Amino acid sequence: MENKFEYNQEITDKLTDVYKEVIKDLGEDPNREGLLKTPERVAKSVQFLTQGYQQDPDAILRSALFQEDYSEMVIVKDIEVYSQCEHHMLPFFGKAHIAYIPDGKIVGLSKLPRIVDAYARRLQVQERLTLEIRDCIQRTLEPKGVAVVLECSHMCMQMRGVEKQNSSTTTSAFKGLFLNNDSTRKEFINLIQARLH
Ligand SMILES: Nc1nc2c(ncn2[C@@H]2O[C@H](COP(=O)(O)OP(=O)(O)OP(=O)(O)O)[C@@H](O)[C@H]2O)c(=O)[nH]1
Ligand SMILES: [Zn+2]
Repeated sequence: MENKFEYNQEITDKLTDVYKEVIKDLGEDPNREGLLKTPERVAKSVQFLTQGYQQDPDAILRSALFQEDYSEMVIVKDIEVYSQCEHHMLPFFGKAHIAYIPDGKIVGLSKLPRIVDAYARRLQVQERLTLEIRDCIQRTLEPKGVAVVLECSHMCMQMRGVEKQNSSTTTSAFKGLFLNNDSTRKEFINLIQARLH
């Protein structure tokens, strides 16, 4: 699966005009050298950062499902997350930790970070992002349990607003054994906190 992203020329043109106006409204000169290409760059950048709308996370997971008897916990942790809040369209970013307990099916490991990106590259709130990742894994893999934990810093709380530069937000979503079995959930929490190397 390649990472190539194709910009939509019509949307690029439309947004380029919009950002030219934004720059003017901010009191800057869109015709000065350093800013000449900026509206087009921003037009492309926002398309890149919201490309998740064109992706189908269920299909991403379904593209690499394998039958396997392994029935212990699988954890992929410290997955970088870059998203933007739907309220201010400012970045929030941090780490995702994902675990599941297979029930006959495992998934290609790289597909978990891929669905994180597919949901993160939209206008989001951290809570919904967490639930969407969990529910996608539940639907497609039908595992015995799923756990998703996100730890993120929100630029809208750091650069502006309440201006709390060191705050971070943790969200979690559990299903199946992670929800119903305390020791499974504890094992997961211990493993994502552990530094094995
Ligand atoms: N629950 C949740 N809230 C978020 C997220 N990202 C941003 N927010 C919050 O969304 C809220 C929007 O509140 P408003 O009062 O409408 O916006 P605002 O006046 O800009 O608020 P301040 O950020 O407090 O200045 C703020 O409290 C943000 O901190 C998120 O991922 N989840
Ligand atoms: Zn915000």
